Amino acid sequence: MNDKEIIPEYHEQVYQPEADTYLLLKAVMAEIRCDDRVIEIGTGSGKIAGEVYKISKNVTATDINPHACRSAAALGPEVIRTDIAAGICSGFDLVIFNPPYLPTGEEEKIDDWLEYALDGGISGRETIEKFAEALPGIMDKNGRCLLLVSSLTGAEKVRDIFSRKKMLSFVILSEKCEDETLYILRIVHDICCDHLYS
Ligand SMILES: C[S@@+](CC[C@H](N)C(=O)[O-])C[C@H]1O[C@@H](n2cnc3c(N)ncnc32)[C@H](O)[C@@H]1O
Repeated sequence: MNDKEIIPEYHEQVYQPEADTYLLLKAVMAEIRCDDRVIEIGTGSGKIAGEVYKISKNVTATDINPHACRSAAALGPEVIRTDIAAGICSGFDLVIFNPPYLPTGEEEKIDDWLEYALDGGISGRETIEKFAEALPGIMDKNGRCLLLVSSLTGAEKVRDIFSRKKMLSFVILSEKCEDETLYILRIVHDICCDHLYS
C-alpha cells in the first residue's frame, strides 16, 4: 500500500490516489511515448493526468464529477467535464481509465459525487460496458488503451466485453491488494478483425 498523498486541490468528494491509481500509473509510465496524444477518462484527483502532463503536453482528461475536474485542472492538463468522452474528437494514441468497478446494489447507493468513483452497477461492469462502446471512437487505429480492472469485477468477463467489440486485450500487470487482485489490461484494435470484416 502506498502512503496517502495529498493533492493540492483536495476535495472530500474527489477520489484520492489509492493502490489502483498507482498500479495504473506504473503501467502508463512504461507505455507512454512523448509524442502520444493522451486522454484519461475519469481523472479524479488528476494524479495520473498530472504525471502524464510532465511528459506530454498533449493530454486531455475528463470526469463527470465537477470537483474532480477542478482538482485535475490545477495540475496542468486540459480537463473537460463530460460523460466518458462525449463531445471530444477522436484519434488518441493512449487512452487511460481507472473506472468505477465495485458491484453495487440499489440499496447500497449513496447520493454523492464519490458514488461515481466506486459504483459499477450490479455487475460492477456497467461503466466499463459504456466505455467499451465509446472506445473505438476515441482511440486511434494504432492506439493503445490501459484499463484497470479488479477480480471483484471479473477480469475475464471484462476481456470478453472488449473482444465482442473486436478488440484484443492482454493482462500486463497485476497486484494483490487486500481482498482483491488488481489487473491492468492493455487493449488494442484487432486489426485482423478489421481485415475480415471490411
Ligand atoms: C476509481 S476513480 C479513479 C480516479 C483516478 N483516475 C485515479 O486513478 O485515482 C473513477 C473516476 O471516474 C469518474 N467517472 C465515473 N463515471 C464516469 C463517466 N461516466 N464519465 C467520466 N468520468 C466518470 C469518477 O467521477 C471518478 O473520478
